[in-house]
Amino acid sequence: MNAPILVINCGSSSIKYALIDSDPNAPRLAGIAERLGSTEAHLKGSNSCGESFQQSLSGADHAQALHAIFARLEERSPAAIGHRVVHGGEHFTQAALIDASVIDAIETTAALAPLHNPANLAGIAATRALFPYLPQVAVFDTAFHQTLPPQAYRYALPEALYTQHGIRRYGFHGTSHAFVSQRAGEISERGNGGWLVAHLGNGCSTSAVWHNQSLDTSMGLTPLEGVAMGTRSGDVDPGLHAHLHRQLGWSLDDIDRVLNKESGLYGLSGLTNDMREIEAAADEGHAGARLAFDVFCYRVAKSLAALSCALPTFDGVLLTGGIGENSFQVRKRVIHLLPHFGLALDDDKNTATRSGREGRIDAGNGPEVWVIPTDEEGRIAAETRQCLETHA
Ligand SMILES: Nc1ncnc2c1ncn2[C@@H]1O[C@H](COP(=O)(O)OP(=O)(O)O)[C@@H](O)[C@H]1O
Ligand SMILES: CC(=O)OP(=O)(O)O
Ligand SMILES: [Mg+2]
Repeated sequence: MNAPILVINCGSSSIKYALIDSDPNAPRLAGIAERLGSTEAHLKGSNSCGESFQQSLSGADHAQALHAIFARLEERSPAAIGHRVVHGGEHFTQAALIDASVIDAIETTAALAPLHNPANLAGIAATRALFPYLPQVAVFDTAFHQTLPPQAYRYALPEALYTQHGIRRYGFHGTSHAFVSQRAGEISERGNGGWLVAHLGNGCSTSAVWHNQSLDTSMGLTPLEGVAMGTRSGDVDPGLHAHLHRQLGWSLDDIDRVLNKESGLYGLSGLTNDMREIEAAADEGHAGARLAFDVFCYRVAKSLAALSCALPTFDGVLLTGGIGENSFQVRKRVIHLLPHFGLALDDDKNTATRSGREGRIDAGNGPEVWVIPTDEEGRIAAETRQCLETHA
């Protein structure tokens, strides 16, 4: 199958897309429709000559945005559409060809990811209505982490909450953790050993991957658990919710909003969720930005140290996502906080590695440290192809 795959990552107010050839190194048509449903809705991306474009989609909904995206595919018909679906629960250990029963299963799981799955389902419904002749595949963030053992995925809660209500740790960003750790197996002499992975983007998570199997990860039932993120708190005392409700009279919606959208780098700094701006403000002496940087790095290092318990052998650390790929300052601080693991950076290599460059940045006499640009879209396209071949 040589025709390209259209990858769709549908959020509540945005749709990211990429048209990906069977040759993974061929240029991609890619972009994002943002602020859907508002007068500022627009589509921006790049064409096959690498030129960027921006077009207003004022007032457009998801279906109208998908039409505009299709019009930007330069008449190259995709063989199929691969959808990112954030939560697959325990039902999906790999990508699934979408039919009514798969949609039912994703709907059942939506209660566990109320911020993500409904948007993913809306994207699937819109593309199925618009392009009923195209096969569609769901690729789940949770699938790669289905190899976690019970000691890592169970919460210390009454059993019935797990058996009757599916309350357990699932983990997310699986396509990224899978891509990066598989790539490490190809480029490191240590092969598919034991890697601690930090995916640091807007959402951030860590994982322990051994021989291409995820053994533990920082996110849990929802993508709120774990390290601090752009606007998400990550771990807080589980008693916090009751305290905020009883003492401040906050509703569940208030608590959910604050922990998901007003915390993390943004909440600590009072400025921004963008690490570039945090670093610039911290350099100028802004106390909140300095604190946000310190908390962010400390929590990532602490999470990696904790996850090392899951690895039978330890070969090194892999950093990815917008922050992991670009911020030499975050990498320097995180690795500096892990001296007991024998980790040390080569400062020159660390400073020089950014803007999508892959490279090894450790000092060379201990466990390895790699920066590996993630490719969630490429991995979704590859899994979509694989799924179609299985069903052919
Ligand atoms: N040069 C840079 N230095 C520091 N942080 C950066 C740099 N470039 C991007 N980032 C950060 O990467 C984060 C976004 O990561 P990304 O992986 O693109 O997010 P998403 O999860 O939306 O895909 C933002 O916090 C942004 O500030
Ligand atoms: C699951 C999750 O956190 O996704 P994102 O990083 O895209 O917000
Ligand atoms: Mg990303």
